[in-house]
Amino acid sequence: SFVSLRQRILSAVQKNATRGDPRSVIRAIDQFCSQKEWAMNVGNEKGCILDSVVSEVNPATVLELGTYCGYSTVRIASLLPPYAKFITLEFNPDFAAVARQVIAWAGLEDKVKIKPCLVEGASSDWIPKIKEQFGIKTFDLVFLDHWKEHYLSDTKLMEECGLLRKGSVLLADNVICPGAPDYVEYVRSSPRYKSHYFRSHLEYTKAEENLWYLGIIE
Ligand SMILES: O=c1[nH]cnc2c(O)cc(-c3ccc(F)cc3)cc12
Ligand SMILES: [Mg+2]
Repeated sequence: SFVSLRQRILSAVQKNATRGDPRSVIRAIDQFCSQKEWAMNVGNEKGCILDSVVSEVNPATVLELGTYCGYSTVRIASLLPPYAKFITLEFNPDFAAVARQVIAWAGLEDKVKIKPCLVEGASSDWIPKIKEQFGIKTFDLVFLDHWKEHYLSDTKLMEECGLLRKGSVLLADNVICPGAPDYVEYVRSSPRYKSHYFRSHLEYTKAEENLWYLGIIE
């Protein structure tokens, strides 16, 4: 029967990565996606930028919007201190099911709270509930990697829900490809944010891409 791409990614992890070794999980996915089939993981080039931002912020609370197969979830979780709270939201139940297994293979499942959002507009359902459901006041770091159409509305929603504070850092993937021009326009023109971008490439390709870094200053 048909085996989906996400299942082939999971099989590549189970075949080539060592249980309990997050770096080997990352390497297995990157090898599969650069040698066999492209997939929308953040990839190693942008992943190194993500790692440097996570290490610099050293966050106690992290929100990831868009889990997909758990590649960036594993990258981020493996750099967090044990007391950190890390929530990753995934709209698609099939992606969430694979991500759980990838995260479990990496041996991180005790650190990462996956909350699959099973309904359309799911992040907008979950963001208002995060404070009460997870006992989180504000996020030190948010990684936006779900759907470009929701970057701006979800950022505004996080502001309205008081989930962001002075010093919170937002890092957004794909502001060029596929592109989130309304989001870039909003954050560039807002006095609330200090923003800059890291030049990079679309995962596993030579196409131009940026990671957009936002520091909240007021
Ligand atoms: O939809 C996406 N969500 C999160 N990340 C993405 C990502 O890194 C890349 C792409 C993408 C880029 C080019 C293309 F031809 C087709 C899909 C989509 C997403
Ligand atoms: Mg992406």
